[in-house]
Amino acid sequence: MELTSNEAKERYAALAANMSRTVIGLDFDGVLSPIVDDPAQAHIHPDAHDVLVPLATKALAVAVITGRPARQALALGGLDEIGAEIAGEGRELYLFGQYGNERWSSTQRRIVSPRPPAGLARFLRELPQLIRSADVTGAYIEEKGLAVAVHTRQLDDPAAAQERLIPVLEKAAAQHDLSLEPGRAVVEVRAGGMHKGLVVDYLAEQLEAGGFLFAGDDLGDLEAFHAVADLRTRGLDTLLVCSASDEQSALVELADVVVPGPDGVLDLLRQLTADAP
Ligand SMILES: O=P(O)(O)OC[C@H]1O[C@H](O[C@H]2O[C@H](CO)[C@@H](O)[C@H](O)[C@H]2O)[C@H](O)[C@@H](O)[C@@H]1O
Repeated sequence: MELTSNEAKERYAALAANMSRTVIGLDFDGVLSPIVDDPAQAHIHPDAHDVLVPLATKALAVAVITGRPARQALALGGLDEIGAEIAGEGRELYLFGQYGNERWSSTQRRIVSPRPPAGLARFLRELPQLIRSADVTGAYIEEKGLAVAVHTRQLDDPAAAQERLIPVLEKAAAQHDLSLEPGRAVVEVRAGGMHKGLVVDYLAEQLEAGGFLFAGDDLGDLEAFHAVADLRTRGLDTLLVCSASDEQSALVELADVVVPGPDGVLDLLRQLTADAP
């Protein structure tokens, strides 16, 4: 683990000492689950269970905060089982799906979800034509109920395909009052108004947190990084962890700790559990 400054070392030590009042916020894809070509096969890291359960016994709460639909994150993450063990220890696992639009927790064990945004059905009808006009035929379409993600990872040149896709989808999304969420070899179209930063604020307030760690890897985690940085200015102990890849570097300069992908995230969380009183 690379602590990026002396300040980062101090932040790590303060957060570890204050773990019982700290919320651990974790992104799913690229942080708890290694990136794979097929989004339906992105299972959680095999060590995650053995790291998250002991971590949860020391932290105030653990929250998975993801762009995935909550139902899918539960299945790919085995989060129902992990949550049951955490609940058995008298602690809570939270899951926020679709960037905070869907909510689940290990004591409630029920997904609360809003209706899909009004323009999504019309957007979906136009999507095949939009894909042709962006010249990304063969892109994988992931329908998410509240949103749709168009993946370019399976194409010959994913980055170039994504570049062609963004302006086309952005224009159409705006016509249907929808927002664009670009990510690693993916462009997502969803309702605006909700993001991971609002989830961070919600958890910090509801749980009266004294500390907040957030680990992310992609553009959809930026708002959470900014929200945690804001909590720092309000006196909370914080640690920002970037799960590094050669696909996205936007979080690196904001992070206190840069780790090599999900293996590195789990090593850090293991260390933090050991260092906490
Ligand atoms: O907020 P996250 O947990 O990071 O979810 C963001 C999106 O992740 C998924 O796509 C990413 O992971 C796939 C599987 O490894 C990979 O094939 C793809 O290229 C990545 O962008 C997911 O499919 C999306 O629905 C999520 O919104």
